[in-house]
Amino acid sequence: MREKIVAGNWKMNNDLAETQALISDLRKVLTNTDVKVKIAPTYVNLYPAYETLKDTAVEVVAQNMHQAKSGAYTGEVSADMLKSIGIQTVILGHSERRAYFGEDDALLAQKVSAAVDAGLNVIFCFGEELEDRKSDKHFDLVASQLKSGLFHLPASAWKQIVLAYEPVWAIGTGETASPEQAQEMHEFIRKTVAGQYDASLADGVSILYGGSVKPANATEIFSKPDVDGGLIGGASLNAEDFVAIVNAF
Ligand SMILES: O=C[C@H](O)COP(=O)(O)O
Repeated sequence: MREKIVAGNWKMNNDLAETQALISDLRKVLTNTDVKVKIAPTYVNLYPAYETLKDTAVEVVAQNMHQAKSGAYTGEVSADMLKSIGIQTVILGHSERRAYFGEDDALLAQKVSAAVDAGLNVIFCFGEELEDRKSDKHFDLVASQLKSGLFHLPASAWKQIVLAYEPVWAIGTGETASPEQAQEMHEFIRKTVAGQYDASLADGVSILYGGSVKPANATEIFSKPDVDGGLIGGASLNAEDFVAIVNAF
């Protein structure tokens, strides 16, 4: 049975005091125990967040990592470093990493392998640009991102993988994919994974939707059979909104 997951990607928001305040607010009100809740603060606040939440059901996850084990990579953080402070999951392939930091499919395949080999779980993000959808290339693009980023993995590694479909045109824009568009793409993703591996593996993979999920639209999006949760940006910075989205299941 695949997991229901709501993950908050805080991106480059919240200093230490703001991180602690938001965590404190979340702890008071997070009561839905059917859903796995994860939050991804910035690197500098990962350890304090982890320490505060380690005895709770809320998992603290990283937003990125470098593919090398260690070395002369100024400003970077390795999988082993994340593990050494208790982190078990990393987000990889976010469209902002792809667009602003030049992370291409080949690099992401290396990062995925490094994370999996280190024993980390991966929330792997992918999704089409508006132009891809307008020119009816969105299915091909998504299939290609899955193939390049993940299909080199053996089937046994997929217990460490969560997928996050995030159409780029819906991120931070207030324009969300319709529940039908999300379901159509999630079903396609599951079929594509089944085609590469098998139906039972694909059926066990959680596929999250990300892109302008808010309390007002979460229930309808999460009601779709192949949508197993959400990767939430803006709305995860507000405790009330994030909790409402968690409770939307
Ligand atoms: O990682 C989260 C996504 O980029 C979604 O962000 P958003 O909810 O602000 O659109």
